[in-house]
Amino acid sequence: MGGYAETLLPGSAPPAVPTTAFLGFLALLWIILTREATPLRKIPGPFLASITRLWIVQKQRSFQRPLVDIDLHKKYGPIVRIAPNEVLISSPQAFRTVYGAGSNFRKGDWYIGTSACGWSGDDNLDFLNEQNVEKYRTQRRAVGPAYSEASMKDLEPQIDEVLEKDISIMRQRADCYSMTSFSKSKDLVEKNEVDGSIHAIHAAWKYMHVIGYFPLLHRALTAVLHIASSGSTSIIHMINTFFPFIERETRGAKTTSDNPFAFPILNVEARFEARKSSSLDPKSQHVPNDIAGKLFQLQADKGVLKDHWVMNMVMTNFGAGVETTAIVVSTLINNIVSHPGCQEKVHAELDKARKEGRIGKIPQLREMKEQLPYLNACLMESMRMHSVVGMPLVRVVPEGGVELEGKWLPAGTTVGINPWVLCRDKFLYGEDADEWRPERWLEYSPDKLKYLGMLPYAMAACFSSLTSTETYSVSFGTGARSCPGKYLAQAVYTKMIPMLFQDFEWSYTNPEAKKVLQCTFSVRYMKLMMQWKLREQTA
Ligand code: HEM
Repeated sequence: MGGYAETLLPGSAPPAVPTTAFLGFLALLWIILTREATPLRKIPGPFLASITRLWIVQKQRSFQRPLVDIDLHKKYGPIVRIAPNEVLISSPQAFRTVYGAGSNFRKGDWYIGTSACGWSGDDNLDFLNEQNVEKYRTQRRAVGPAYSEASMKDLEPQIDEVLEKDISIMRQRADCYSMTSFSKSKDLVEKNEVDGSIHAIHAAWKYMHVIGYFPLLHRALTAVLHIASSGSTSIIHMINTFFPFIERETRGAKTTSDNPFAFPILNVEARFEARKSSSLDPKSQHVPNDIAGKLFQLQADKGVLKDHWVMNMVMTNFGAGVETTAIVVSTLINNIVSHPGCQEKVHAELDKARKEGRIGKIPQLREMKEQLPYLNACLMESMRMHSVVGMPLVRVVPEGGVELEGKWLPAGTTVGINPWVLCRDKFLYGEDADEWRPERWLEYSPDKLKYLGMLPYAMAACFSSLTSTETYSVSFGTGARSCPGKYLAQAVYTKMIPMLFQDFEWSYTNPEAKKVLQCTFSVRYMKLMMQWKLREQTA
């Protein structure tokens, strides 16, 4: 039997000792370099976070990011180091520096995880992760008019048509983005069908919200797939290939349709064909009154918009608009139902406004804000307490560095504020900022509302002389990179919400069921089951 000890030369140390010592030395060197050899060493935060980004990735994978960030600020204060090169901030002042008008903080590398990494062409249109500021400006200017507030007034009849139909079906036994995009509905409510869009978006975000912390890995995976599929890859395809657990998640979507985005793709292609086969000058053609039509018109008038930009923008209506709007509406219903007395007040306000002829059966745009102040206050409070985006909107400190929350951050540091944190800020919303209290929105002065960036339309007209430019409205992002679909989404849900309460009374299907939040960039309740019944007053 030749034992280990027998093979050692007299006086030599076991090899495990130098290996351990060497590894210990490397670990120490790593800690010194990542944690200490940077101005960020003075910023408080969990020890592990300061030496590896795996700490925040592991938190991210808990799907509880809003609550994680709220707790971090409670424990460490207004500035927290959450990775070797990333800090969270929380104060309104810091918010303005990073996101306010004129800010030159670019979007952080986390957004690379939401992109096709340039493999779909240099002049692709993909707003969420675009890093080229000039290209972004050109593209945003080109599509902007189709998404303006005025443009939504044109689209009002389309929204009315689909809402009227869907609500009447709900009355008998309960999709605006297809109608506003193409003047035709998928008729999902009528067919009592789920087309898989939300499921597919959800599954894609499960991947993207984690891979964003490893942009190089995402680039490598995308490159491999691009080569393997000779240029025809898509992010969803890539996800399914490399991450079978997500494939399982998307399988539900596949049984109803191979591609939940087939609807916008086929419809835009049909419009391209119609344009090609027509001998008319596109400028003089009758263009349908919908977003695709508006984009075609802009393309013909200005000549800047390319065909694939139109395609991507219309797909964005579905990819970025469907689940986000569903979250706004479902969390509002949840908040109203879970706060005793709230639904009764909403119903009373609606009945009064109807009786006095101040709102029609289908509310016009702005009517919710102007005629239903309590319901509107509930919506603002719901969007404050449950911001759709629950992760910090990460940006990068520009050349020259910056001082935030009294700490110096060098150029290249990733900084972000979580909307869930800002929306509970006591300086902005008072000592009861953590509580549901819709009445606060009725008490605030026009000055305060303007300061917060929440002045309703009607009041904005009367108080246009107010000079304050402060705005802390973060539900749709802010500054140059705010949401281009804001007016479209608002047009849909501010019409839909009064209709959902006018005729129906809402309750939980199972009042005992635990409500579980899940954040994958946007934050939703999992398995929140609500039911409705016809209200006696209107039956
Ligand atoms: C209730 C519905 C919606 C909410 C709450 C919402 C919220 C947001 C937020 C918070 C951002 C900023 C993200 C960031 O800074 O990283 C954003 C960006 C964006 N949203 Fe929306 N959104 C909604 C609907 C829509 C719709 C209907 C569209 C369709 C056009 C859309 C398209 C986009 C795009 C393309 C961006 C990226 C803009 C950029 O990076 O410059 N969103 N949205």
